[in-house]
Amino acid sequence: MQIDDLSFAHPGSDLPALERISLLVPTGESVALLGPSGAGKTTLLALLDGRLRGWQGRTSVLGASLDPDRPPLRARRPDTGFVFQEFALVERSTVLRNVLNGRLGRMSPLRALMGSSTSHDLETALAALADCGIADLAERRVDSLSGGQRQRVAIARCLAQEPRLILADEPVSSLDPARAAEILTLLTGAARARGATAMFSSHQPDLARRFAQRIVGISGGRVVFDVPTSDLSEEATANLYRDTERMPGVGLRAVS
Ligand SMILES: Nc1ncnc2c1ncn2[C@@H]1O[C@H](COP(=O)(O)OP(=O)(O)OP(=O)(O)O)[C@@H](O)[C@H]1O
Repeated sequence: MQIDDLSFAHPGSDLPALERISLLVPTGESVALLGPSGAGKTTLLALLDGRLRGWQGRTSVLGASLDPDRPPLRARRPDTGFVFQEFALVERSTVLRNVLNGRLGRMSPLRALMGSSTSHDLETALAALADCGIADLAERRVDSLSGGQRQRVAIARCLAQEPRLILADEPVSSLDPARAAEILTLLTGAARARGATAMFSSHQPDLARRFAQRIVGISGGRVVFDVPTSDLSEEATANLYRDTERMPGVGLRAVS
């Protein structure tokens, strides 16, 4: 993944959410995005997922340039998997049906429309459930699950998609420390086993250090540091959360 001089302002906003960001992420690396609320982490992940229009700069994901004016080609979309902070699951469907939804982008448009999966789709979904340790939950409805179980379903759905890039927006924000470590073990382990690149945002520097090979600090839409995890100092992390003066958006500026 290569990002050069990337800037973006949300529609209707005068302030940039991302400002002149440049990053180079080698294939297969696990990267954590750290930064205070409103720093731009979600925006960057959404942009890399091909969901935002009208940005400036150059961005190449999995060897193909993203176009600021149009969404990625349908054929390329399943290569990037996204784990949403709020899971984005179909609450009244079963776990298996949700995980099979991860296969939709790999089906022909007609099959996807009819929701008819092949035996390969089913095998892939079941393997993803097993990898996430929730094979026994396959027939349970999502609305009967705990937060940690839902998070596993969201990751299983992402893995069923067979992505080469996994983007995850605060994947462990609602979990206790032990569950959070389990989920990040799962996410980064699955990415490594598949040779996939992983990028996740977090508010927990300790977990980022433990599970990412590279840590990118963002504040006020800018990259403040971009270092191998072993080079990240406590001071740099502390400063990242102290430095809120440049934060765009309401309610986030340092009060003088
Ligand atoms: N849809 C939107 N419209 C206008 N401004 C937005 C929108 N989404 C985010 N922003 C603004 O863009 C900036 C970056 O927000 P973003 O959600 O990317 O930050 P973040 O680092 O993910 O924060 P958090 O850790 O709280 O999730 C903020 O100033 C925010 O208010």
